[in-house]
Amino acid sequence: MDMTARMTSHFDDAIDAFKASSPVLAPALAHAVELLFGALSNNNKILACGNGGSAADAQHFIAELVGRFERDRLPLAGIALNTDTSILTAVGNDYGYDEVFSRQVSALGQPGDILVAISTSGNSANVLQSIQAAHEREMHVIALSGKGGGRLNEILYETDLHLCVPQDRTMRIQEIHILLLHAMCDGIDALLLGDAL
Ligand SMILES: O=C(CO)[C@@H](O)[C@H](O)[C@H](O)[C@H](O)COP(=O)(O)O
Ligand SMILES: [Zn+2]
Repeated sequence: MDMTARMTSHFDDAIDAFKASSPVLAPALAHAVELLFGALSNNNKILACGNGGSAADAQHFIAELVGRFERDRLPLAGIALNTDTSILTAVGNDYGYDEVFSRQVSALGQPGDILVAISTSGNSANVLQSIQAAHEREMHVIALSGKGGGRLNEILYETDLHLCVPQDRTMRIQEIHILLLHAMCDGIDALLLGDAL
């Protein structure tokens, strides 16, 4: 096997995937920035969750809100729901893994808060349940998915946003999810601080 050719194919495949995603996702992404900025301006907060690589993405995004993205600014309110091992193990042990995020949404969510729910398949039960809990709390949901969106298509409200990457490979979907989350940070900063970089 020519390993360099295999590695090169990842770049080529990713370039195609990013190009195909731009026209499909950019309008909804702009809408997501408006939703996030509106909530943060109104003293609401952002909750985020996902499993595996998407857990890393959720906490990466929230770190850039609470800390900073590219420029200094005030801290923004966000909590990643996949980071507290005591909550995850206690809720997972006592109630089941499907409830590890939904129970935190029920505990922390307020009307007007936003849940950023990340699942490449759109089928992870704990992410789906977190969305149902968010709806009960009168929160908006911004869902990031791929592979056609799976069961997210059945449970999201019309007022929610679904950013479904038009790809079937988990790794490519995750790579584009990171772009979406960074672009949201950039959009929020542009609204807060102006366009200049
Ligand atoms: O990062 C990867 C694969 O690239 C994995 O850790 C992956 O995130 C895990 O298998 C997740 O459990 C997949 O869940 P989901 O994206 O379908 O909701
Ligand atoms: Zn991964």
